[in-house]
Amino acid sequence: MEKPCILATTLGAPGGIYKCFEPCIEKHFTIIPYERFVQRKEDFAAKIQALFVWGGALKVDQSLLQSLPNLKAVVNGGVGVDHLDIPLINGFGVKVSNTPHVVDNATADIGMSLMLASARKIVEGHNFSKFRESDDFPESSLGTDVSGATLGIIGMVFYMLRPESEERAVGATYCASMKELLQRSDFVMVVVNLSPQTHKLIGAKEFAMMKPNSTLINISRGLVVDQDALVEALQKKMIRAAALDVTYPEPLPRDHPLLAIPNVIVLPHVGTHTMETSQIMVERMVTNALAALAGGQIPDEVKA
Ligand SMILES: O=C(O)[C@H](O)CO
Repeated sequence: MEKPCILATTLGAPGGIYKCFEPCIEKHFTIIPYERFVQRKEDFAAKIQALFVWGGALKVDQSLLQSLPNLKAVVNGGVGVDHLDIPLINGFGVKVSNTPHVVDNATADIGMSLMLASARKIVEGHNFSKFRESDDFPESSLGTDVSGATLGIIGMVFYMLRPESEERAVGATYCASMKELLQRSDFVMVVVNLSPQTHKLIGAKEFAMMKPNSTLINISRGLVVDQDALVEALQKKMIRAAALDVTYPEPLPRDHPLLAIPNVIVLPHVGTHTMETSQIMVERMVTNALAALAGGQIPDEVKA
């Protein structure tokens, strides 16, 4: 029997890190890469039943949706769906899914890596070993302690609504206000999803509440932090450092002021990028797509 067709982006395109997982998808589907689709829309449009998307690489807009009469699902890799207009997509009778929980551990690992790398100046140390012009350690190579420090997590609220025993088990306390969290924390880690409520949630007012020796770590979405305010806070030494997996735009232009500030680490949104997590993510996308095509309950359906 002929396999159903899916339209996929970034599998093999620049940054197409998921290319090695194509065989897992091809067991069930014929993949039409977006570039081929654009060249021969008339041959493929009616065949495509699902879109596989990672982040905002493919704009799922009115015109694309109108051009795919048999589309049943937009299957997102990753948990964040801020790049998808779900009411618009659902309006075409098309379901949306994501891959929650699959990404939790890898994203938490990148948050901890950023915290430790920033505190202990790992990037500077590496650059010193590799590129030094003199053997003298500059004073700026002194980091800050992580042991004994307070980590404030913005976005852990849902977990913290669980019983108090769970708070105690992880040694955490629920902060009733963001002000309290910002004032108490040595490291502030942002993990909320991007929504109209969290857009530029951390701005000038919030930086003014943070400790001068504190570090901002963002592993959620770039737009949760006001980047201009962050540049100013760092330049005025209102906070010690920033370590970011996410920015706007991504990647940052190489002449962006953030990249010129010492004590800033910027990664190109790689929180989920491990072989293991990516494999499970792609498998989960396949499961969601198969369920959508069969007209059954989609395990990870995201509703508007
Ligand atoms: O949303 C997620 O899960 C990650 O940021 C990957 O896009």
